[in-house]
Amino acid sequence: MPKSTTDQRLLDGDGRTDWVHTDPWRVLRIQSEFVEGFGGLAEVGPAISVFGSARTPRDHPDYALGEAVGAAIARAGFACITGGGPGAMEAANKGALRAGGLSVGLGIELPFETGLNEFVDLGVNFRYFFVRKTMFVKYAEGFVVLPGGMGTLDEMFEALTLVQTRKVTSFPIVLLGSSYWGGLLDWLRDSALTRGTIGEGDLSLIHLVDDPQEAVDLVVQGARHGLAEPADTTTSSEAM
Ligand SMILES: C/C(=C\CNc1ncnc2c1ncn2[C@@H]1O[C@H](COP(=O)(O)O)[C@@H](O)[C@H]1O)CO
Repeated sequence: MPKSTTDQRLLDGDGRTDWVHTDPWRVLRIQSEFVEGFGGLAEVGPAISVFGSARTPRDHPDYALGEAVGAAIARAGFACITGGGPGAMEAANKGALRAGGLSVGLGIELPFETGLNEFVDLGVNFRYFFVRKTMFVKYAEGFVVLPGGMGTLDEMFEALTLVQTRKVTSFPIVLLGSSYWGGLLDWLRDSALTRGTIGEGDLSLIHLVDDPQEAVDLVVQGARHGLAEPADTTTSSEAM
């Protein structure tokens, strides 16, 4: 017979805490984060995710662009999902909220805490970037990408990879601002395509526009689920 029972080992604390920092325990935290995210966002309805620089100042034209995108998303009857942070995220949330739409912020725990911006009316906070990124794709019909840096590029290229590899289907990715994004598209065409690291068809996965309404129209036209039908969760969850 074992010297102690499982119940005893569970209930008799031995004072050690190192297990809290082990990977198996982290798996449970990751799992709970997925559960919280899925639960919090399940009833958001059709939505568009908007990305862009956390550093866009409020008086910069890109901020106005973000507000216009958020407003256009709300007018189209979609929820606007952002990273819930400052800059372009705040701008899109503000535009959506002021236009009467649902303004969603998926916050991320960072060493320098910024918190959710004041224009988020449904907020979910995440510890793990990869869990949060799943939510941006799973609960959106497409992405609108404002000028941004590393984080924005990461979010955009993750979506492009998912579409390129057909992990998600009918998922429009629209870059807003040709003066900012034009150079990247030139590089993709002149270097990546010429070297053969991407295919001709891959370039057509990216739309480039300057008009916020046009950006939203492109996502709405290519939407996976449509507004009339309830979301078909099979397609998106199978992709994850
Ligand atoms: C840099 C500053 C604050 C950072 N706060 C953020 N809050 C929420 N989400 C963020 C934050 N920073 C990056 N992100 C995510 O990446 C994208 C923006 O990154 P970029 O490098 O600024 O382009 C954005 O879409 C978020 O999802 C201090 O102001």
